[in-house]
Amino acid sequence: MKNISIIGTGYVGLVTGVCLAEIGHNVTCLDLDKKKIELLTLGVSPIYEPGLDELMASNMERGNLHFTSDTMMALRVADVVYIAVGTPQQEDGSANLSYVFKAAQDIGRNITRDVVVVTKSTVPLGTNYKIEEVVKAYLQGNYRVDIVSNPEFLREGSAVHDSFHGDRIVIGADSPAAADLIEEINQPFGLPILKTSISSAEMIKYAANAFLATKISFINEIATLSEKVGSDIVEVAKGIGKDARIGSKFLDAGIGFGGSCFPKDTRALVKISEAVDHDFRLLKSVIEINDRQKTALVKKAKERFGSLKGKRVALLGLAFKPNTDDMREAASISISKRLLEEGAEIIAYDPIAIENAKKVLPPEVQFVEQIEDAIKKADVVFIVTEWEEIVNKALILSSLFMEKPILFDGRNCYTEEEIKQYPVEYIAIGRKPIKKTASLSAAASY
Ligand SMILES: NC(=O)C1=CN([C@@H]2O[C@H](COP(=O)(O)OP(=O)(O)OC[C@H]3O[C@@H](n4cnc5c(N)ncnc54)[C@H](O)[C@@H]3O)[C@@H](O)[C@H]2O)C=CC1
Ligand SMILES: O=C(O)[C@H]1O[C@H](OP(=O)(O)OP(=O)(O)OC[C@H]2O[C@@H](n3ccc(=O)[nH]c3=O)[C@H](O)[C@@H]2O)[C@H](O)[C@@H](O)[C@@H]1O
Repeated sequence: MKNISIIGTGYVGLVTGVCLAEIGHNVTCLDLDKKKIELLTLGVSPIYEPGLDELMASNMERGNLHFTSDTMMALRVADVVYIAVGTPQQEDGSANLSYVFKAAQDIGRNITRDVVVVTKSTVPLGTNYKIEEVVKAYLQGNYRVDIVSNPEFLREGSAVHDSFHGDRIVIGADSPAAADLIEEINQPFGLPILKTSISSAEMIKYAANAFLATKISFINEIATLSEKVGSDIVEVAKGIGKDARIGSKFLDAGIGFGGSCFPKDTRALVKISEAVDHDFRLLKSVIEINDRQKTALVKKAKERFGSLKGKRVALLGLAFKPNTDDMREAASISISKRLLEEGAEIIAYDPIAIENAKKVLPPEVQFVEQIEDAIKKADVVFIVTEWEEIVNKALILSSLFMEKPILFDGRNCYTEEEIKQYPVEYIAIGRKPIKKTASLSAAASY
């Protein structure tokens, strides 16, 4: 059995480590963050990811999943090392590769046998060859080093499910033996495997994220147009999605894409293009549309009220999407800043992400532990993230607790039939506003 070590135990490294252990491998997850490792050693996941805790516990108990912050310990006897460290955006939009190259140095310094280095981190074209150079430059003995680009396609919030039910596993390698080994390691997942060159694998990752981001900005542009001409984006998306060539997924109009990947990867691909003298105008527009879309709710609220000064806004859902505690590039950040600039007050609620949100939202934002408390205090309700609890409760609670219920829905959570059942003025994205006269507050009966 091969020893697998994973450098970086974040959203990708931890899920990858746990899932590789689940299919029978002996896995050591390494992270420099000692607090993270302390928690993990106690069996506590530092991230919220449905289904992860259970798999983590069972594999730790079986003895094939280990956590350490000791780089030498993790790498000394490794046969295969995955790099799953962050590649965050730099100020100019390009990917920061310092963590990746530091990991490559660590591998070179610490391995004591031949090794296959597998890059999971999303890295620009040509980076895998640079990783190979760095590992080789730091080697302490005459060991063979092979590089494999194995980009990750999991989504946060369904990462464990995606690992076992993904559409494909991409293995980019120059060495057939290294590609075969990584194929063998992944075989138990039972997913289609696509072997490619290293450059193609690197490009597949960026192209996939850029395409999905393009689909979202496209539907958001059609939503903006729909508002102007009187069509309904939910009906339009359904209608075009039925065409198998288009597909119905990633056609939900709303307040745009956030998260740790689409924003940074689209910007990085623009920079990758610039470096080879190509002006990727389509992708630049995708980014621009998305930046505008993020504050669409504030614009609509301003148009509706004239001024937002002194208005108390219940901000429902803070994470960049449901079922995650990740706040990276969440729409709630841009919306909060804009609302505060307009003189509004913010009462924020999220079922899971409040602790992370407190670290990144402006200090003026007030947080509540119950959705009821946010809506009771509000003049206006904004749905920012479509958590199940929020979708189930926002409409009914607004109608019960607010004197003049008005709900701005950034995720188009309700059908027209649902909205019509409640005396709530409803303004969403790409749809006709629905005006209602408010009934008297029935809060006591809730
Ligand atoms: N988050 C996601 O859903 C997905 C992320 N990716 C890509 O995967 C990569 C990782 O992303 P995340 O897991 O979100 O990042 P993250 O920020 O959650 O985790 C990275 C971890 O690496 C650790 N680290 C950094 N340098 C280290 C070193 N030399 N030794 C040991 N640990 C080190 C950090 O302490 C951190 O815990 C990025 O390139 C990202 O673009 C790809 C697909 C999905
Ligand atoms: O490279 C990555 O990190 C990952 O990025 C995305 O995954 P993730 O960011 O976790 O979440 P998505 O479900 O793709 O949503 C991203 C953003 O787009 C928004 N979105 C998504 C779909 C849609 O129809 N409309 C829409 O606005 C979501 O609200 C969210 O803000 C990709 O879906 C993954 O395949 C990829 O591995």
